[in-house]
Amino acid sequence: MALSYNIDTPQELRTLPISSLADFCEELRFSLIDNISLNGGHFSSNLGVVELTVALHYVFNTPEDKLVWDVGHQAYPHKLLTGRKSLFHTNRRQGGISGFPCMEESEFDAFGTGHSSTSISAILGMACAARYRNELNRQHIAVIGDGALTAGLAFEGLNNAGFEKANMLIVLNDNNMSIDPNTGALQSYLTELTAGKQYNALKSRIKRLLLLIGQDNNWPLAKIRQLEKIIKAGILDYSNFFEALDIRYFGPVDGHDIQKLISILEKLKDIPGPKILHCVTVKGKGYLPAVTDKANWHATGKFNRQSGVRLQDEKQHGIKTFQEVFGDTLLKLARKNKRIIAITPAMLSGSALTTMKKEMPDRVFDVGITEQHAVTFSAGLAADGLIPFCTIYSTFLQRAYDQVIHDAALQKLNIVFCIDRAGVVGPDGPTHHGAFDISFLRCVPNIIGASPIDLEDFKNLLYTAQDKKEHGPFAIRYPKGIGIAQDTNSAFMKLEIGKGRKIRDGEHIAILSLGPVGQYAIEACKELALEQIEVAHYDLRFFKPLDEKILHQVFQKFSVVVTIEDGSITGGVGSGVMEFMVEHGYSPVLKRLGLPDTFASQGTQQQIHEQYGYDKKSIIGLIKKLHHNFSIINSKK
Ligand SMILES: Cc1ncc(C[n+]2csc(CCOP(=O)(O)OP(=O)(O)O)c2C)c(N)n1
Ligand SMILES: CC(=O)[C@@H](O)[C@H](O)COP(=O)(O)O
Ligand SMILES: [Mg+2]
Repeated sequence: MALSYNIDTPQELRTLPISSLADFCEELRFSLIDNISLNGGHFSSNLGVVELTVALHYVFNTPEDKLVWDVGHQAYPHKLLTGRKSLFHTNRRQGGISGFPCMEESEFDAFGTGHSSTSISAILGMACAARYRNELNRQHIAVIGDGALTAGLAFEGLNNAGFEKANMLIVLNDNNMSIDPNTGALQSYLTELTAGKQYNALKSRIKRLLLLIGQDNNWPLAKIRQLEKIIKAGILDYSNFFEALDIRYFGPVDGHDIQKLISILEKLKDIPGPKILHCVTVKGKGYLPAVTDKANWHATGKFNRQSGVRLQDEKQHGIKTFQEVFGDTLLKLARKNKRIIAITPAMLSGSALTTMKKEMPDRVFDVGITEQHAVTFSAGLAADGLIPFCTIYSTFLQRAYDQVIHDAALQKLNIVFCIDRAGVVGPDGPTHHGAFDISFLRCVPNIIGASPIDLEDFKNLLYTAQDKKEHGPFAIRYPKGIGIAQDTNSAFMKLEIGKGRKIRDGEHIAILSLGPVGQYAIEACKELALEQIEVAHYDLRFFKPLDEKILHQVFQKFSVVVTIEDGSITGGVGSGVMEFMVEHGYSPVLKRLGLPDTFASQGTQQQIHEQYGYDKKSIIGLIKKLHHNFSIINSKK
């Protein structure tokens, strides 16, 4: 398709006649498909909001008017329209632009997002700030999806918005999908609103009737409006969820009809107070494979745009991911242990629970984007004797910290926390890295915490967690992507809780690793041995409780100790080792490798490990330096 519009900014967009906007949208959609096919990224949500994005920037005076994108995975058309077209090929790459709105990146990104359901609270905050400063002309818009609307945080925002009555517009982008099909009673309600259209039909019938009566009786328009309000309040408002909260409801409208969207948004600009515009859109609009297989096209790697075939598929090489092993293992365990239940807050396919859901629909709960609820719901199941495998990405578990402490750990409930995407996740960047779970779990009493070095260990940890006799939560953290496979078909083996293992003996220097980054240590030790540097390596396996027997052995024998973890070193497992060292009066040289006290940037996982100095090469470099220093000190003795 030949690109005929050269639009880089909303100011330029606003010079186009309305009649050309449908055409422009098609072109924008084309360039999105083109770009994502070459670079990968979030896909179908972006195709679904092309018209919405164009209409919003056309009608509202961005960046003065504030526009917040919930989650922000659908903000690519917004980025293309707000001065970032020439940088878009760097999207999600190391050093490139972020795949999410980011305040540092552009004045058009009114609020940084990545985690869902923050937009209503954030825009309400801005609307109240404007009111406080008496800036009454500014507009405030939040775009939130039907999936993101399921979260408690979104409901908290609605509750407060209806009360505050500040000037704001919530655009509800209802495509009947989260990443997987959206679940929950709210979705059924939205579908009823959309399909039934009863609310709107009745509303316009009342209006028409009043106008007729008013004409016959020469009533002024204000009187008609007042009567309409009274009747609506009496009959209708309390039957509409949003109106009942004092948020005026408009729609549903076709979110792909650009002309209609513009005319409605223009009208809404003049209506003060909180309002919601319910837009119905199609996720994946304009690219057939994405429309037919929506969940699979939520995000994608590079693909052939003609055939729709993905170009980088790890499965093609027969390598297993932690996610695959998780899904297979849990299903196997659940077939034998009827008490096992799986819970996911809206990450069914990402967490590899789709097959189990098909085989055991009543034992897999997709509870929507509700991490807090997911944990307390799991606590309820556990309190009643079941064994919930509460599967949550590390970054999203942050939202449920109080539930982990108050509902799970304090009550010593047998929940298995399967902490997926632990460690750096790659191109999703700082909003999504699983950097903090070791640090925030290590200080919570009653929790067991582990991380497998390989896939076989992973399988055995899952087995151990459901079979343990002790009471209390068991957290297993594992990263996104492929793992080293020993024998994943071997018989399950129960592991001793809090026990690590020696992988390799050595002299003077020892490495203590946690999780799959231990593979870097294995490789590094092999290479160092070729240069006659013999380094000992221990796999801690548990970050809580730590294996004190191993730690005593290590500190008694080695004068240089290096810890490695894929997470923040502030409070991480290395800190635990350091606390042990100080408490027991050991004084070796201790180096802790992992993420420093900063929000780690985006890139591939390998690039990020390299950047922060805990990939194989960096480990070799550090050990050589330590070995050199150690030799000098000893030669001087
Ligand atoms: C707190 C949190 N939990 C989970 C996610 C993962 N997530 C990202 S997008 C998404 C689905 C959002 O659905 P919706 O808001 O309807 O947007 P759509 O993709 O349909 O456009 C989910 C579950 C997240 N970003 N944040
Ligand atoms: C936007 C968002 O939060 C998700 O789409 C996330 O990017 C999914 O990550 P995975 O691709 O690792 O499942
Ligand atoms: Mg949706």
